Amino acid sequence: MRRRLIPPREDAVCHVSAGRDKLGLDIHYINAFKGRGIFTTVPFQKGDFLLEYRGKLITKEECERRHRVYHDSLKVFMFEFKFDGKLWCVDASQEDGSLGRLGLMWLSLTSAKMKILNINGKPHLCLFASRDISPGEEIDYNYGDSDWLWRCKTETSQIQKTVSCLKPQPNSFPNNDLDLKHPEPERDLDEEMPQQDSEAMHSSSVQDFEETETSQIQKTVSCLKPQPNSFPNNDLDLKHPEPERSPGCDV
Ligand SMILES: C[S@@+](CC[C@H](N)C(=O)[O-])C[C@H]1O[C@@H](n2cnc3c(N)ncnc32)[C@H](O)[C@@H]1O
Repeated sequence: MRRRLIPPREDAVCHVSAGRDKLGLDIHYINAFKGRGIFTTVPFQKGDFLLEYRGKLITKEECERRHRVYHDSLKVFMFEFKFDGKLWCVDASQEDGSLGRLGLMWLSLTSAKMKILNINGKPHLCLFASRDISPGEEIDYNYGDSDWLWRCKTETSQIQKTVSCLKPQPNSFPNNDLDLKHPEPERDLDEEMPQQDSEAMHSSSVQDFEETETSQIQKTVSCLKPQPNSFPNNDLDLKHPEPERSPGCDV
């Protein structure tokens, strides 16, 4: 087994701070149903840091506002979670070439697990390998409890949880038709983060990270209407900007 040169948390901090993706991961287009996914090009060891689900960190209120104006195809990139007793969201709907936003979901037998790392008092959604991963494998993880229509279409052997995807819920799409384009974010988020308390301040060092498993993470989703345009960017892998990688962190 490969010996780690850098502990996983430290590796995560390094990549999060640099705002860059790790070497050894690549984007592949899978098919029209699943869209794109992330695949390994090198082996990873159980526990290794893989990538950050990067995007704009926004408050619950801003998240709700965006849900009202976003097209369904953008809503699927909004990752809601609880941190420091409050609800937050990482909005990764903007195509920015980062890998994290393209991870696929399974409910079981996943290769990765999402954790919330507290880095300098701010939450960062980081994926870690939940088992040893061979080159060429897909990075997938459990998004959390949500009713997505495509879950119903997914191979049932993979799905071990019954979901109520097909029952109409009238208020799920209040404003589907409002804006098919990506609206300009109204507020940016960093200013909205709470003042760091002393405990959070301590977390700037690797040892002091708070980690939360994302069993608490609820991804609010739009599952009740077929999403014919769920993959508006299927062709984007061809023109996908080269993701920024962080060789400085990858030793
Ligand atoms: C966060 S995006 C992942 C990236 C997306 N595949 C793409 O190409 O943009 C989430 C979307 O991926 C698709 N997806 C994720 N996991 C899936 C799965 N297990 N089966 C089918 N589609 C999946 C669904 O359309 C979902 O709305």
